Amino acid sequence: MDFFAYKDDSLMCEESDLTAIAEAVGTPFYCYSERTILRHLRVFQEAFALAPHLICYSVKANSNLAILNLLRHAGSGFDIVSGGELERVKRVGCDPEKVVFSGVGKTEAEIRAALEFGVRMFNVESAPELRRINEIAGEMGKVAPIALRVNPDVDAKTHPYISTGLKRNKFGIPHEQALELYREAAQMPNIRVRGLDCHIGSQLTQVTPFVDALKRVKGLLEEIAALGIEITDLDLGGGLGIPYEENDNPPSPQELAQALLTELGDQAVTVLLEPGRAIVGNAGILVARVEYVKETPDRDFIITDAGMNDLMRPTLYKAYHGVLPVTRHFDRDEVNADVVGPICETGDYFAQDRYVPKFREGELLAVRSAGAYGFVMSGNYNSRPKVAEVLVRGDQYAVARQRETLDQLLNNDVMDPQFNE
Ligand SMILES: Cc1ncc(COP(=O)(O)O)c(C=O)c1O
Ligand SMILES: N[C@@H](CCCC[NH3+])C(=O)O
Repeated sequence: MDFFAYKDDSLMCEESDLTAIAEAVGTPFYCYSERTILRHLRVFQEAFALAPHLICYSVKANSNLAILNLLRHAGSGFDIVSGGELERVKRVGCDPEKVVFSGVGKTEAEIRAALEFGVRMFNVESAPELRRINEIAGEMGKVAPIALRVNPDVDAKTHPYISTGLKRNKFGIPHEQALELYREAAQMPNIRVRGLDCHIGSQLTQVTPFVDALKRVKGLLEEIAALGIEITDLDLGGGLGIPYEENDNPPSPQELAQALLTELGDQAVTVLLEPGRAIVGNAGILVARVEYVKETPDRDFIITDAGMNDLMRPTLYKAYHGVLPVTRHFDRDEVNADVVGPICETGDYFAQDRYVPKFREGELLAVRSAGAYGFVMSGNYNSRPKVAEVLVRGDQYAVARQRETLDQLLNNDVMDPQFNE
């Protein structure tokens, strides 16, 4: 089984396989292709092979342990943003030297846990965070390796909710304050300056904003060097977009690497990248069953057993996801329809006012490009248990996460016995 080659519209895995998986694990479920994930990682590794580099897969995109384990064995490092993600990379036995810790709100407990583990570096997002890390490292008798995440004030030209590199965004240290903070960091007893970091947003569909950001931080690298501070790691973040629609044509990792390495010239640094979506986005689908087809004078409603709680990207960002029947009949008519879920919200949809193949009740439907920011952003709204995740390898598959049971869903609620009369 293989599906969703990069920029390739070849259909997903064999229909009979998906049907068998649906019978075994129930619908809805997420289904990921091991081969596609590994191919995407390899494309990045090869694209940056001309320079010393480390690809640190961004765990937030899809944090399933089976996927992290796969990537770890293929040489990937990881970009984490919480104590929970730290625990995940520990569970798959990742080398601490391959882990970078980002995020604007690191708690004291998270900093301690990361120092204990020995992460490669903290990507520090504010002056108070830097001071907190210095203090905690001192208490623990450790020296914390850090990079400052610099906000270069560059427009990533993406959805405003996932743009991070403008000065009005909460992320990173303003470019004009960075040099002063490097000076301060270099004098802190429990801090070792190791890198410079920058990440301007997600689902970027052009190379130019990446290059513009690099130009901004390159100037800074020279100023930092002039202070006698040595930067050995340059973390350029993640953000490379993927094709969601037929005609989307984002740059490839090779195009990105070529542009960045050319701009970087002969700087003697290790380049770190934090791709998430580009590795897993088009390696996964959400499989649902069509419960009802409701025909109205205005349009058809294809009502599935998956909802916005399982995949919230369409309603949150008005994001486009392809919708296909798992069983292919080339003579199907197309109808104008909304593909919706069972949840009591008008925003509960996967496709709106779109021409889609005519679906039949009871059949399986696949929502495409759902491998990144799909399951990880799912929730329990309407008391719906979280769905299963399945990883396919060749013609085999493994359940990578069991469907949540109703007991698991309800068990953390506590009723006050006083009101149990
Ligand atoms: C700091 C950081 N690194 C990496 C990523 C991964 O982004 P993407 O999945 O778009 O590659 C993100 C998300 O935008 C991020 O905030
Ligand atoms: N959740 C976003 C991406 C966020 C990137 C994280 N910094 C999406 O689904 O597109």
